[in-house]
Amino acid sequence: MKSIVIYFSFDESTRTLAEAMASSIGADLLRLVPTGEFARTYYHHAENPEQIESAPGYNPEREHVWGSESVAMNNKPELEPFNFDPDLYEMIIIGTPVWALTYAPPFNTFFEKTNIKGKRIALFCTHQGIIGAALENLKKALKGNEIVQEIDFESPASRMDEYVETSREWARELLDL
Ligand SMILES: Cc1cc2nc3c(=O)[nH]c(=O)nc-3n(C[C@H](O)[C@H](O)[C@H](O)COP(=O)(O)O)c2cc1C
Repeated sequence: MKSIVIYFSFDESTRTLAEAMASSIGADLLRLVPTGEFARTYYHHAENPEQIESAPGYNPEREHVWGSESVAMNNKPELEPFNFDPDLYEMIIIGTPVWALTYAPPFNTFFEKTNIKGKRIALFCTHQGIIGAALENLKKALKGNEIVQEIDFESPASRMDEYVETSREWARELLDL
């Protein structure tokens, strides 16, 4: 039986850790990719950070508010089509950035479209120091599964090398649980 790492990432920190975990244990990887309006902002931001930051009127606070509004509305952004059959996996690792004190909205869509039950699940999140209810809310959304482990990574951009190592080790230990 295989493992899979399922994640969403906006500024790529969660992606880096998800990829480190997957490569460490030979797991599949599934990235949730929003489409539509949500994605236009997402790609704009991710692909041209320097251009965006030097643009007149750029306001990082505003970007933050935008995402937080998206969470507050319980937004369910459309996702690019994905193939995911939970029955293929024994262990599922789920990773999200913390957004407005909870998990990022693409997981709202993902949980609506999938039915994960009776699985062993490990959770991780990345954040800037205020984790809020991100992991607790993931656990609620994943009721009916066994949450075997959880970990959070604070300020990942400034500690990435260390966290990549921690992630690889954490994933390996999961397989022994
Ligand atoms: C819209 C938005 C909301 C955020 N809300 C929080 C928050 O409530 N608490 C926190 O500690 N960090 C918050 N952050 C920071 C991210 O959780 C953090 O930078 C994370 O590591 C980003 O992961 P990524 O690089 O995979 O996108 C927020 C970031 C964004 C873009």
